[in-house]
Amino acid sequence: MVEKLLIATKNEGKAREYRSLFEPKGFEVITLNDIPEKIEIEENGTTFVENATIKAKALADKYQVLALADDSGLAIDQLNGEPGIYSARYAGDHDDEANKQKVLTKLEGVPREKRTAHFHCAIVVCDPNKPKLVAQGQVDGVILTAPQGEGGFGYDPLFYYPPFEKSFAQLTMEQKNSVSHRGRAVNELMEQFDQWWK
Ligand SMILES: O=c1[nH]c(=O)c2ncn([C@@H]3O[C@H](COP(=O)(O)OP(=O)(O)OP(=O)(O)O)[C@@H](O)[C@H]3O)c2[nH]1
Ligand SMILES: [Mg+2]
Repeated sequence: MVEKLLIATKNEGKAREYRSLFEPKGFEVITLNDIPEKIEIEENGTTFVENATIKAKALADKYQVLALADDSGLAIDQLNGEPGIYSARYAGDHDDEANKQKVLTKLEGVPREKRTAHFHCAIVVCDPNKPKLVAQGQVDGVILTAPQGEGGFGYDPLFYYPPFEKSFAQLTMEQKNSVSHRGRAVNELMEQFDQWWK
């Protein structure tokens, strides 16, 4: 049976990754960009899990479907965890170029050993008739001094992943999924999903 999964995102970068992660598992993936109705959900939580819960619950309740939300972001040690839950709106609302530039400016002159950073991803799955399912993932990297690579989205060109000696924007989708915060959160989710869903 093909299960329909509504992903509570308008971010096409995330949507691409979720399609590549869930379609092979037999889900039909749709996102907010596939729905004609314009939906605004205010992300006013104080943690990734709270924001993901707000997004998933809003859609599960509204459409009475299985809904998955992802709240994610970049935490830079030298900046005390900034931009964190504000990653999408750090410099300008969903302005990836301005956001990346702000990071580079704030880290100007900071040596490599102090440029450590982490991507975080919280996934919350809601079904109208069940308690929520939560999974999280994280990956460690280093912020480059200039963008490298064309792939991925968001801060990926600035996020250098030492084990692969490449930025996240220089990886294939499969390589990124195999180590990313989102890929790891999905793995954790799938370990619980069957038990939760039955
Ligand atoms: O380089 C990146 N590679 C990634 O893999 C990644 N994952 C998250 N992010 C950043 O964190 C924000 C999430 O904020 P966010 O969870 O609120 O999502 P969003 O507002 O973009 O879409 P939505 O899902 O809320 O509709 C995003 O916009 C990006 O700036 C990433 N950047
Ligand atoms: Mg958002």
